[in-house]
Amino acid sequence: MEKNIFPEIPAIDTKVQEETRKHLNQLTKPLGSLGQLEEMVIRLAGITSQKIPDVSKKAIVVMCADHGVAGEGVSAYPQEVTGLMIQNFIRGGAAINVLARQTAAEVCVVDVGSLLIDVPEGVMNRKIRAGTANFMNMPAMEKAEALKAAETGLGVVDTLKQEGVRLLAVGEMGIGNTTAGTAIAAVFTKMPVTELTGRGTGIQEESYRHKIHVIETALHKHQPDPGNPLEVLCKVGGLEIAGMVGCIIGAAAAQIPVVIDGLISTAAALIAVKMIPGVRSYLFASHLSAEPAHSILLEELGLRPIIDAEMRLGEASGAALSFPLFDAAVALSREMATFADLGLPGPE
Ligand SMILES: O=C(O)c1ccc[n+]([C@@H]2O[C@H](COP(=O)([O-])O)[C@@H](O)[C@H]2O)c1
Ligand SMILES: Cc1cc2nc[nH]c2cc1C
Repeated sequence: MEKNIFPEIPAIDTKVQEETRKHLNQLTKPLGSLGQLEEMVIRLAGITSQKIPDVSKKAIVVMCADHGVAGEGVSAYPQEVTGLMIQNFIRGGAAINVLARQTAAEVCVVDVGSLLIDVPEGVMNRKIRAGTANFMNMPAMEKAEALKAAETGLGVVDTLKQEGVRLLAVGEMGIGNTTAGTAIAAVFTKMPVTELTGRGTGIQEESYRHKIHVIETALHKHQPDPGNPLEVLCKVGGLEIAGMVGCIIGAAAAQIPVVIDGLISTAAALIAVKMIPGVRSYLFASHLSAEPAHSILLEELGLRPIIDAEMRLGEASGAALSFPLFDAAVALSREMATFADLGLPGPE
């Protein structure tokens, strides 16, 4: 019997959630007029058990790994870019660094499986293996490797929790990983691969057709069982996807709201929810990626993205971009006057 590495997920605090809903209805605005911002605060209150949720300290985890399937020519960029971007994250020159600085969030770069030999200082070097196997030919990784990557994610979140982090963005870097993310989407949605596959970093027609062929071949060969999310992760996933599964479950267990990003982090979120359904209540969808499978996965999770800016970068960039909206939603709840303050009766 395999040991269960995953923690229990606490239930959402519906009592505090109700108090927050009542409070929002007393504020000087027409009922429900702050739209999704109200829903955000109510959900945050339920997650944190705080009527005015504290999401002031924020962190962004960027899980990094390489993919054997990149050898099939399914990306517009060479595999070395994963390592080069890891170095860029540490130097502070990537998009995620800029967005993190805008919102004073810490960026936590974790290497769970890149091909990089000299992992720079500042990266959490948790390399499990140097890239996955090419899943067109064989399963991407062993069960023990996927579990180790997930355990790494749990550990990272544990450290962030000790630091007082109250809001977590989960993202990734890994050349070839839209092929993995799309394959995962195909397993769980049972939709045709042709309808789910996008152009990732920007591939041309020939590579695009080959990408579809690669995914179809892998699914035919490995027959991943959608009832067994760990098996799906091992057969067509990736080490950074497994790492994100651990982060997401770890954050939910610690009552930390988790903001997911594009296609790949959403595929990780779906695996986490398939493993432990209670995780779903802790998730926020930040943005809608241009990848076609993304909206389908979000629908599968019952999540509505906050931003639609046609982004397709990854790195948790969409999640970081949504952080100021979380601050705004909480500030409105905390600082707005009530009808009583104006000497007027409230609506309830
Ligand atoms: O987040 C997304 O939806 C997304 C869409 C397209 C590309 N990406 C990023 O680009 C890389 C994967 O693209 P590809 O074409 O190599 O499969 C990987 O590093 C991702 O972070 C990310
Ligand atoms: C340059 C570059 C940066 C990225 N960031 C996330 N995925 C990426 C893919 C490429 C190619």
